[in-house]
Amino acid sequence: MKHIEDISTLEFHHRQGGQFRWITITTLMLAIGTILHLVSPSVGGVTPNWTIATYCVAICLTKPTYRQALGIGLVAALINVLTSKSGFPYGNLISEPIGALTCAFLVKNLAFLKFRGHSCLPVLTGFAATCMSGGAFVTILKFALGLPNNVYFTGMLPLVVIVGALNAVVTPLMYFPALRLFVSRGILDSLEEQSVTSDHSQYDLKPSVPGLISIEHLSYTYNKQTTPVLDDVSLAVHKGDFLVITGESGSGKSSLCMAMTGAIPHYFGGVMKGMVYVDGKATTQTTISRLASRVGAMLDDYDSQLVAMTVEEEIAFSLENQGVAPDKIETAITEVLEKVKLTPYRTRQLTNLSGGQRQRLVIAGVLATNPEILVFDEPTSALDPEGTHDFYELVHELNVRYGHTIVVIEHNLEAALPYANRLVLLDHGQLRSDGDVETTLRYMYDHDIYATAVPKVFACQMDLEKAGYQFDQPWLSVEAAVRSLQDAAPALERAV
Ligand SMILES: Nc1ncnc2c1ncn2[C@@H]1O[C@H](COP(=O)(O)OP(=O)(O)OP(=O)(O)O)[C@@H](O)[C@H]1O
Repeated sequence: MKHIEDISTLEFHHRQGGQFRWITITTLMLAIGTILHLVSPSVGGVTPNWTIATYCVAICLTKPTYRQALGIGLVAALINVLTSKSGFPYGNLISEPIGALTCAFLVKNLAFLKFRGHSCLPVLTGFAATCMSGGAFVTILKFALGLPNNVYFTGMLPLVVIVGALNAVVTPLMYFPALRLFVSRGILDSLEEQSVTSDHSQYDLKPSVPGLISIEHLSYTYNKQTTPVLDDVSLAVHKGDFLVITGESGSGKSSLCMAMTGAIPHYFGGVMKGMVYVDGKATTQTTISRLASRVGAMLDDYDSQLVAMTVEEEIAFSLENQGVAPDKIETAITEVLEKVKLTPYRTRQLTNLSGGQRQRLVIAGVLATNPEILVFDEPTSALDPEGTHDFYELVHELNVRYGHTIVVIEHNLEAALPYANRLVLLDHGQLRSDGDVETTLRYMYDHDIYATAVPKVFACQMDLEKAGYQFDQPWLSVEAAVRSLQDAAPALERAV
């Protein structure tokens, strides 16, 4: 594992999309492999192992993770078991995953080997994966059928090496045309484009600041853009926080939110520098779906997150997606509906819900994955004052009663700040203030950055302080201002 001294120098380049290419390409290649396996004639009882050759091509082209390679090996094994004429084909269930993992290992570690500018991987993987897989298969066969040692050592193992040599020839013969075809059809990036897609699996990445989410020196530039929308942002979200992020439109708040969910860099293309850690794990070393079980997000156009016809179907959909057992779904639906106070609406059609109720339903769907951290992007932009108040009462309860850590992007600070313990100000992609609510509001007022969002009552206190009056308590609400004025009354009378 490589250690990184200065995380701000570590880059992650990614082109948008493409996370399912390995499935598309592997499916196509294994289909070709199966046809060749069924029709190819053998010469003297020897034929290339087309299944191995084709999944080696797919793995060399798409560079899947080890877990994905294991999946490829298991699918190849099933194909072999179903199409084999052998008396004992079940050894494939072990030998094919070994072959696919061998191939993935070589692709990860020997990609630098080139001959006259061409990758040596097809030759190497074709040979090594076939020898490893074939070796495992004949060893299982020897013990399963009780074959004598001389048959194993003088017949079976040499045959495996011969088939390995044949595959070292046929794999590159399929790899290079396949590469050209997939690139020309736009299914695969060209080699130049692939060379800029990063792989962080070899890095030892650990947060230097503890936190449920630790953002360290994060800079981010969207695909095809030249100016970063986040510029060296460092921020830690701690357990139990109710953190509000604010800033002018376009200051990078939603982008920061997307970085917490892993959509940046995994979904949006572009260049990310620095790192985001969730639960101590670098987001470049995990997947969006795994992050979703830790960080639940409600987007500003939350209606787009609804997919079903009725309230209970909507939550059941989220639960089924997580693989929750059918007998547990009913109870889980009851629990999340209780949490978001939608129990009386359980069988209601989505079209008969108000905007606020639909929003609660989206939150219920997010809660169904049981994430510890909840991220809300401009949640109240479409709500009236009463709906906004109800929303924050609900989120407050999720924070204090159910222990969820909350991150909210908000322009309406008057509504959100009574519940917040921290306020962060972003300006042109830079984090300008991170502190308790009073500290950041003072910063906004003093530096005239997004000062129009400072609650009126707090701005009034700032105006009075400017005029020379001092107050012990920050005026974060009208009630706090009244109490503070009552305390300060004697001093004010003397001053007037
Ligand atoms: N997918 C994208 N591709 C390219 N640029 C983008 C993309 N999404 C956002 N941007 C740009 O990134 C910058 C920051 O946008 P972002 O949405 O993060 O800001 P914001 O503070 O949340 O704004 P708002 O309050 O208006 O939602 C903006 O200049 C925006 O145009």
